[in-house]
Amino acid sequence: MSGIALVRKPGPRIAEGLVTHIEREPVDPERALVQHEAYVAALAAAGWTPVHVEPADDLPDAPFVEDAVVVCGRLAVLTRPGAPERRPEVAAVEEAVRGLGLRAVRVTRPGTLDGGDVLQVGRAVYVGRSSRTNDEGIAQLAALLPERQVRPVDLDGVLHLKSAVTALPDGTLIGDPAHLDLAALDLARLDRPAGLLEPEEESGAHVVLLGGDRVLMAASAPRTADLLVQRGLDVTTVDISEFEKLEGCVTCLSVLIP
Ligand SMILES: NC(=O)NCCC[C@H](N)C(=O)O
Repeated sequence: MSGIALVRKPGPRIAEGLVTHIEREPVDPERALVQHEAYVAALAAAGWTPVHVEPADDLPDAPFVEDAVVVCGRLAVLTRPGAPERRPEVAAVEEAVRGLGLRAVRVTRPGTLDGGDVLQVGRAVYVGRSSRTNDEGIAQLAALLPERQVRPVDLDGVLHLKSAVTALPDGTLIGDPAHLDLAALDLARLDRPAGLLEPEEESGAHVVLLGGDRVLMAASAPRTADLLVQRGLDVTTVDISEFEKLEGCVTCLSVLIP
């Protein structure tokens, strides 16, 4: 699998990004830029062509581009982020996805939706009911994706659904049950006998699917990376420490469009 990797460079004000569930720590903007370049290089090495959304130096959280758009086939759902200060991020992302020839639609008021709350696994689309994503946003997404099973999932103590759970190439979910409404994931009905694979580190729940058996993970989850190697996966790790200080993960720094 290969395609486009939508990304957005961090700007000089990245240290001012939002922090909700963790203590604020100093963020080094230059280090963030270097880490971002290595992240993009890892995607490119796996066959994904980077497309850079116009940087937005006055929008500190703009590099977390996943939150601004949900791509499903050739449809791009531009979100209405739950944090009002992040809403201006969406316009340039819309321009970028239109430039790629995707059909663009928008989540509208009073709906709110962050892309970090949307986990697509086969026909299922799990959507975190979070402080950023409301029921109206989930309902709008469901109406836009009539052929998919959109399933709300309640969260506890994490920013986004994908802060707590993602999926491996075979569809096995990897995540921390402490943060998730397991009943909503409906593991049995979705024929996942293994249930939920628990990561060794919190950031081990964040897996980007690069195609085939290849996955991208944060360097902060070495024991989970080993676990996945033992399961036969080809794991690449990248250091994204500056983004992790702002509750970012490997998943939220790109949108992969096959
Ligand atoms: N999808 C994601 O996990 N996004 C991370 C967003 C972090 C940003 N500091 C925020 O609070 O919105």
